[in-house]
Amino acid sequence: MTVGRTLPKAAAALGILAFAILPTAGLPAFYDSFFYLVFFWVSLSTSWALLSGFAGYFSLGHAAFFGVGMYTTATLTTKAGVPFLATVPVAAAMAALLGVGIGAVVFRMKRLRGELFALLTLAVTFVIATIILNTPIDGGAGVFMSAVPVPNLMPTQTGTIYMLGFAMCVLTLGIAWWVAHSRLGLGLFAIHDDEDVAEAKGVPTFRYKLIAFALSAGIAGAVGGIHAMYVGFLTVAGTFELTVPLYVVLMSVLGGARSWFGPAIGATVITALLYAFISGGEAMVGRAVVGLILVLAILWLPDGVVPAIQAWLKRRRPVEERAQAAVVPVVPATPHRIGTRNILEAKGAAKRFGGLQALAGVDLDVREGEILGLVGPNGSGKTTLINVISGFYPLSGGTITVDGVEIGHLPAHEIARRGVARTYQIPRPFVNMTVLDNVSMAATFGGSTRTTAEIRDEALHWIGFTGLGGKEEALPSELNLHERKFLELARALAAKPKLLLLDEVLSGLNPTEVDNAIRLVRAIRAQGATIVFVEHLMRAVVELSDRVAVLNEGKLFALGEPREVMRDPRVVSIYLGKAYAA
Ligand SMILES: Nc1ncnc2c1ncn2[C@@H]1O[C@H](COP(=O)(O)OP(=O)(O)OP(=O)(O)O)[C@@H](O)[C@H]1O
Repeated sequence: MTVGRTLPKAAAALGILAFAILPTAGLPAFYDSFFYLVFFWVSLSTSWALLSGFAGYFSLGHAAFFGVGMYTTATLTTKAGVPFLATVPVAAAMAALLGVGIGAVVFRMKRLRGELFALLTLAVTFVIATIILNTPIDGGAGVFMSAVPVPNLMPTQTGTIYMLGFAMCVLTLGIAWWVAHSRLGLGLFAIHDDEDVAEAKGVPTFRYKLIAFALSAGIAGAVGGIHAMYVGFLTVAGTFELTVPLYVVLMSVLGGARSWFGPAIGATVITALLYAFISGGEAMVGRAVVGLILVLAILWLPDGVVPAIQAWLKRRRPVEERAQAAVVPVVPATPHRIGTRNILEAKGAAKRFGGLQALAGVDLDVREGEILGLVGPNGSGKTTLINVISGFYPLSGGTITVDGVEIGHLPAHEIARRGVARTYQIPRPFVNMTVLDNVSMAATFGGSTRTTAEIRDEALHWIGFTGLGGKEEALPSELNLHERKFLELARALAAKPKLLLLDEVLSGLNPTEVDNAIRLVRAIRAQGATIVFVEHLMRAVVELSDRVAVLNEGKLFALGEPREVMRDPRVVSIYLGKAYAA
């Protein structure tokens, strides 16, 4: 293990030890209380970021989960006599259950992303607050917990609460670190940038969002359970107030909501500042200062303090330490064999959008190793066919099989796992990920299980293969259209697909870039992939395709050898117009 890795671990272990023995140092209770509040906000803002920062599902309902945790502990300890510590896991489970319940309904609806999700979570908070207020759980009088015994974990009561808050904080940061460095985290970051593309790359988006929601809500519930003991007297107004979601959002945004450690930094800075001003009797000034800092941070460091520092450190790293793609020469077209096995079979494939029949029963076979050009006039159903094969839309009728497996009604991530990769007409990279991360992500979810090192090598290989060597650390916004199209290709290739669907990969490229792209597609096929490509550029269609399928009004209109099909007067009349026919 290198010194560079050992040092932060040793520092973290020392820090944990120092904070763990602090309550035994005999400091005034004031310090216990101050540190407890720091731990409290660190845990709460980090738990918020697990769903809202990582996956981009911005929630304003964190008070609901936190409040459910508080009232679970208050009810169980005061009304059922359950020992306080035993109630904390129950508080976590209740809040997690609530999160999963909301997610199970909301995450199925595409229209409930973005601001609608935020409003919905806020509405849930009001509903829960109203229920608790109007039932014996609270009943309007509030709940006193002063008679509930605090376990003697530390010499003082405040020390015990400190220790519980600290343990929760360490656990929360541990979970956030694990998520951020796991397959789950990678999937959530991809969902944040483009959920549909994440699904098409093999991320089980629904399941991942539910897990993130359960973790986020569960931690908030446990924090609430401990906090109930800290405050000693619960009221609905005090528990479900807007301050909780507002502060967690601000703290996470200041520190960096997409970083596992960012919210902790934001929470520590803001809590310390507020506490300092409150101790000095200037609470209002404190709020104003915090507000000003946030405005400045949003203006100058929109991604938060921690990501800004990380980006700065990355830029300072010597070039030789950065990832470098192997320069892989583009393989010249080699004589290829088209197998006898059908990789793709569509039988009566139909897709209806309301009253519009976009695909009206398409029958099509694509053989192993074949390049099939898919052409047709605008609106003839080419992209829709790609969309149903890749699972973006479910079929309305008929069947589609890939390598013998019926996939017409599978979710997109299952189809991706079965070896189907696609590119988009307008490139849709994950905008907050570097080129290397974009391709690594596709390699992680698309292909077979591989180690991190193998995935990285695989990604670097395809980056070099598509001519993007040197751009590994670039963000997609720093690439031109040509490079972004090739990034689409690199991502698709990293999944090692059996079937590659290319949607107008040449559109918008200049003639030299088109030549490059044609060479690249040939090289991809030389590696054994089967390719279906939608294209309007006839030169490329004729040069690349083994067969051409012409769609018209959602039906297969013609199929055959490229030059023959393109000379067919019926095709010319529907697709190319009289000028070409002449
Ligand atoms: N999500 C959708 N909702 C409603 N109609 C849609 C949807 N997607 C496609 N369509 C319609 O289905 C038909 C086929 O569209 P599609 O995009 O598949 O055509 P295309 O052949 O790819 O066209 P182009 O060459 O212009 O890309 C069009 O009439 C289109 O308006």
